[in-house]
Amino acid sequence: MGCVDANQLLADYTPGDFYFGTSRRTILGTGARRTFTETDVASLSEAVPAALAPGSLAVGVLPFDTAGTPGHLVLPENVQVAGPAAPARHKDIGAPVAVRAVPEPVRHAEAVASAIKILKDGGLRKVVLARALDLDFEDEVPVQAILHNLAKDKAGAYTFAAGLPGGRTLVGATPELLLSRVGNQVVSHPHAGSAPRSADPVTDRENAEALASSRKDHLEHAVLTEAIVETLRPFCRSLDVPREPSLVSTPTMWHLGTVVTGELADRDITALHLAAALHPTPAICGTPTEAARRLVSELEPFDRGYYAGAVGWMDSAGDGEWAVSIRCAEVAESSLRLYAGGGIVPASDPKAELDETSAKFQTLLRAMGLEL
Ligand SMILES: C=C(O[C@H]1C=CC=C(C(=O)O)[C@@H]1O)C(=O)O
Repeated sequence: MGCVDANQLLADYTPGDFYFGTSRRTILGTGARRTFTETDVASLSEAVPAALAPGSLAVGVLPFDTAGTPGHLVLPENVQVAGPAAPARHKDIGAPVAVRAVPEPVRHAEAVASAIKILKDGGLRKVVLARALDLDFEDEVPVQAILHNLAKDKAGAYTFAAGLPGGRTLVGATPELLLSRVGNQVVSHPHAGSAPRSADPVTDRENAEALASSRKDHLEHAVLTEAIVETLRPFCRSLDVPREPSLVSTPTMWHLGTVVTGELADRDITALHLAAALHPTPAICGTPTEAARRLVSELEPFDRGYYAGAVGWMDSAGDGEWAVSIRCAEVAESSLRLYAGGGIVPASDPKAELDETSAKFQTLLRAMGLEL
């Protein structure tokens, strides 16, 4: 591992590499000495730590559907780590030649309405439904420029680009920390409950205040925090969970977030083990997990792939950072699929949920300089 200039690491990134940037550090992993495709907690916990030489890192992504889609965790040939990147200028990205919503917006609203009916009939407390936007470009999608602009915008706390099977790339900037571990200290920062930012400061403040006092959003959030705490509790000697969520923001969204911190009882439990145990949380799937997962596959007309999975790294000591892979797009040559979802509870409204996904698309659309 060498220490270099973070902006240089961002400039050096090419598709296929692994890039992970936060307000504290920038990681660039290139090449692959070995790739892990298993996703179950038991295999990951055995295979990955055993393969990590002292001082080395494993990086990559876990899919949403860990039973149906392979993981893509890599031991890079070369890893460089630097401080935070702060690129100066926006890079230009050409306009797409075609844009398709998957499903059509009206169909997404109908799926949300069906979900609300099922939730009201009982059995499920929450489900997260997503939709996609497919963009075709004349030439290869400039992943480097999108990544650069996400980092420039500070579009999310975790800016990432990760190589996927088949030469594809997942690129995005998520606000949400699934799990970090440093020594015996663990942190999770679940996000649920959303409102759009506004360029008008008065409207922006009103949106934030409405979110802070929304019973529906607090319920959506409570279901998530409860699940995180329930999963982490058996691993932790102590857990600190604020009684109320806080308002957190990105340049495009307001959210409710809760910083959960804990002290691990057993230092052998790695960051990857904990991330895999937490996934899929009710921020991206629902509660109860299995029923929500089934409803997602019934109501969404696509495979989520690596959207709503996890992206991050772990070192040979078991420390690491895993973010929830939202506010992202999957790139394949000259096409790109952008994803956005939202948590549905009985009090949700289909039109508001549709608007929420449109607002969430803005993270990537802004980075591409597109107004859709
Ligand atoms: C599932 C997404 O967002 C999650 C994270 C924050 C707020 C959310 C919400 O309010 O629904 C979602 O749980 C997404 O951006 O695709």
